[in-house]
Amino acid sequence: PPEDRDGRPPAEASGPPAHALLLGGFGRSRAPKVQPFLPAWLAEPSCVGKNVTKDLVPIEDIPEVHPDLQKKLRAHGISSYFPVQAAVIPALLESAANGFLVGRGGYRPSDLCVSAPTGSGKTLAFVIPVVQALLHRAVCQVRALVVLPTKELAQQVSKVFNIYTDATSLRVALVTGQKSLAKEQETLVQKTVDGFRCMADIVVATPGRLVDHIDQTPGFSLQHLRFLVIDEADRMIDSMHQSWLPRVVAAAFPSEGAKDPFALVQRRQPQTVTAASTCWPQMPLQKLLFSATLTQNPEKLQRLGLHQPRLFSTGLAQGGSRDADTEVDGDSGGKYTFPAGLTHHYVPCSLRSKPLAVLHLILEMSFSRVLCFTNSRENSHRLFLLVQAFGGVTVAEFSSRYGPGQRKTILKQFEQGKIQLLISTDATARGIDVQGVQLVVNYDAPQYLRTYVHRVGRTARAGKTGQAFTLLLKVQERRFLRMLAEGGVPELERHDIPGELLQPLVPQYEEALSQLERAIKEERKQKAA
Ligand SMILES: Nc1ncnc2c1ncn2[C@@H]1O[C@H](COP(=O)(O)OP(=O)(O)OP(=O)(O)O)[C@@H](O)[C@H]1O
Repeated sequence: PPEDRDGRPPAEASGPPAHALLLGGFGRSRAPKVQPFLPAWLAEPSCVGKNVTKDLVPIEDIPEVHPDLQKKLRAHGISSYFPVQAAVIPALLESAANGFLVGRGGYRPSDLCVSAPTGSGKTLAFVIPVVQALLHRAVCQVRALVVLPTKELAQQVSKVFNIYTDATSLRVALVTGQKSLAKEQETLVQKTVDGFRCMADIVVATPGRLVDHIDQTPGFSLQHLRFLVIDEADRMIDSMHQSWLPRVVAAAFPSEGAKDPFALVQRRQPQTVTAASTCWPQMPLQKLLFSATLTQNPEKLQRLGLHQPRLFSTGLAQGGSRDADTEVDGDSGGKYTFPAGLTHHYVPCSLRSKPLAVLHLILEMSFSRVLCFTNSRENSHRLFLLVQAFGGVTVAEFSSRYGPGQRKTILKQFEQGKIQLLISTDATARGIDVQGVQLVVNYDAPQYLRTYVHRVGRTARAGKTGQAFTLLLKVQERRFLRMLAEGGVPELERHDIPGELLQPLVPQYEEALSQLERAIKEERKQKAA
């Protein structure tokens, strides 16, 4: 064997023979990093431009989009497509170009996964092609189903569908549990003398309520489903324990006995593509996944049963960017792309000075729309009571302690600028599109990178600028900054708030603290009563 530079034989040459069993050597040796192996479709995505202010494509440059929809886009102040829209809309339109039956060349179209930053316009990237594909349908059937994790998000997406289906014969139904089951049933099916009539072409739903309708709504059929859109897909994969997806697939491809005898083209569960299988045209079910933090974990994605998937991505880099050491929210870490107009800061704080830091940021920097995240309902409520007692700031809280109706009103008032500071749990962290949020404050540092991406993504949307401040205790700094650096956060500026700047707020703050204690005691008494 070759010798090393000092002329000594290599270590193993003097060691025991290769077949001998070695005991010991249990010292702390670091196991070599295992580089994840990504399937080609994940490792080589179709790249999408990240800058929504530069990589714009004028509406007239994508003539495939129906003139009526182009007109609607313009009427809503949209003159150009954002990069993700310019990439995904033509791809989706092409896959639906042969009507509902088959994709290009007679093949079943690829499922699509789309990973693009918060506020980059992913909603219209699926709304436009889905509406266009259904524009000339003859009979009303549920042909598109959009599943989202929260009521607020579902409502927001159904609103966008309503805009683009307005003045067409297409109908959109929202099923989130906000209305009674019976009321929702009326928007889905109508009883007729000889059976049921479908009342919705596009259903926007949260998973729990969707399963309720699959189970309990007579005549609710997904046998004509052509598009299944899974928005906030990484979060929806986490909710798969509710097994909503197998239920949807089972309803879309019913067993022999449950099939609609009048359906022109009978559907079968897709199997291996063979020459014989392609001879028999049948309507495909195409899955479309969207997220700002799409998982790159092939095992997780596999649970969705994707068919020859295609990935559109602004930033999930090739295998190397995944750090196998970083467990993020139960998912392998990845690098994410952030909106170009977002500036990230962190503020070193003590536990006691955190509320003062929030007040300082609002009062001194005079932001008019600030979204502040905490890690629990209790923390949100305490901070809300404290700021309210301090005075001088119009403040509200948003959490599951309020019903859907109240939450809707709160968001509306916040959007209208009637609320200066909205204190929220992660209930508003994802997807919520509130115009004009200038500042996001992480009062409690988020535990996971994905949470950080979505929270700070409530500002700097659609090419605008915005700021994100994260308050960090000394003990949190190292781990948090490392997590962000590994996650691809561009540059985190340290923002120190000197004690003398906070000092003038202290007397009023002390008074607010004692008011807070009284308010909490009072609430406890009322609860006990
Ligand atoms: N082409 C466009 N031109 C101008 N504004 C647009 C365009 N497309 C979308 N927008 C606006 O950008 C905002 C953000 O869009 P959207 O909510 O779809 O983002 P998103 O990518 O889904 O974000 P998130 O990941 O946070 O859910 C919306 O207010 C939308 O109206």
